[in-house]
Amino acid sequence: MMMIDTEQLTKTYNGRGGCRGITLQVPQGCIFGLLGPNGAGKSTFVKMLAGLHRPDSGRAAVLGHPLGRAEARRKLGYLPELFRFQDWLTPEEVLRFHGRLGGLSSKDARSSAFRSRIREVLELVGLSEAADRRVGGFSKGMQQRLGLAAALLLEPELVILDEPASALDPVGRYEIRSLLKKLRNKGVTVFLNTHLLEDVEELCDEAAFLYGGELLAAGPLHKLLGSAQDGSAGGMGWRFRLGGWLPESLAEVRDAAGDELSSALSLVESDPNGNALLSARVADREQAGYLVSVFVRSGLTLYEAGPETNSLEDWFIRMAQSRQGGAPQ
Ligand SMILES: Nc1ncnc2c1ncn2[C@@H]1O[C@H](COP(=O)(O)OP(=O)(O)OP(=O)(O)O)[C@@H](O)[C@H]1O
Repeated sequence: MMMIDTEQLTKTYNGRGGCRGITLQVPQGCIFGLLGPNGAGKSTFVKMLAGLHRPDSGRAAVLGHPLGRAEARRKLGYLPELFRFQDWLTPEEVLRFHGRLGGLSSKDARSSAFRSRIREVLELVGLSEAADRRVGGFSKGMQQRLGLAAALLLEPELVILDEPASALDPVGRYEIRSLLKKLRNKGVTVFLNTHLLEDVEELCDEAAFLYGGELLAAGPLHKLLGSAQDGSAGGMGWRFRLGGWLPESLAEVRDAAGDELSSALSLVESDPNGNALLSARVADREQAGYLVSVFVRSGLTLYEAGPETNSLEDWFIRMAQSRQGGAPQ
């Protein structure tokens, strides 16, 4: 069963903004990253999944149930993007309140079993020491940890986290990353809306990219990164490490490469000892092989040649540029 399954899901604000026609599947047990620049429609999409926004059109199922059903809500943990707990409550009180919101009876919310669950979850997010303090005195990072504790409190099968680490310091982010990996190991599905690309790169099995309210790409992360290399997003980047380089070499190899490839070649760096690093955007491997023959014929020594490794940041920028109509770099 897909944990999230949407078809043509649309929600706009009086016909503007929001997101349109989103068809997306999130399999069980993965960490799924939702990416996109500011205003792409990510929070709108997440709020529909969490039952906070009603779609204008389209269809969606969360945990196998249509949106907003109580059966799904019980197994869903949600951390909203901007939230604030009542200043005068302690974390324990906040969590007990969340237990009640999640459907626990007043008696169950006061039971010793639930009290120990509260302590467990506070420990999980690193807030044990602050369990008796008032939330009003919490830093932004502590508030965010408490939000995460609330999302995990009722042992959800699916957690939807809207920017869970935006206020955390590097140690906090590391801890939350470890926590999310542990959740995945337990079979929990994590749907993550985040701007932190290094988190996505380290954590996510799959990702989707929204832009201007539309879904531009979705799938396993390695495939998405690979697709930026297969020529569909403006060719493949290759790098060549060369020896015997002279100041006039660039003009020579450009000349020898011919019209089609001369402008694809650029010098990344060179030193007075004749070492140089060149990059080229080529259509396919054959063109890269042809450039190797050009370098050798020009009397250069080839030390290394290979495709540029694609970071998620490159991919993100290329996706956004391709949509803006700008030439992919
Ligand atoms: N309540 C609202 N009323 C009117 N327009 C809205 C509202 N919420 C969002 N929008 C618009 O819908 C579009 C998508 O916004 P949304 O917050 O979903 O994007 P996002 O990808 O989550 O952005 P960010 O990364 O900045 O949080 C934007 O153009 C935004 O201005």
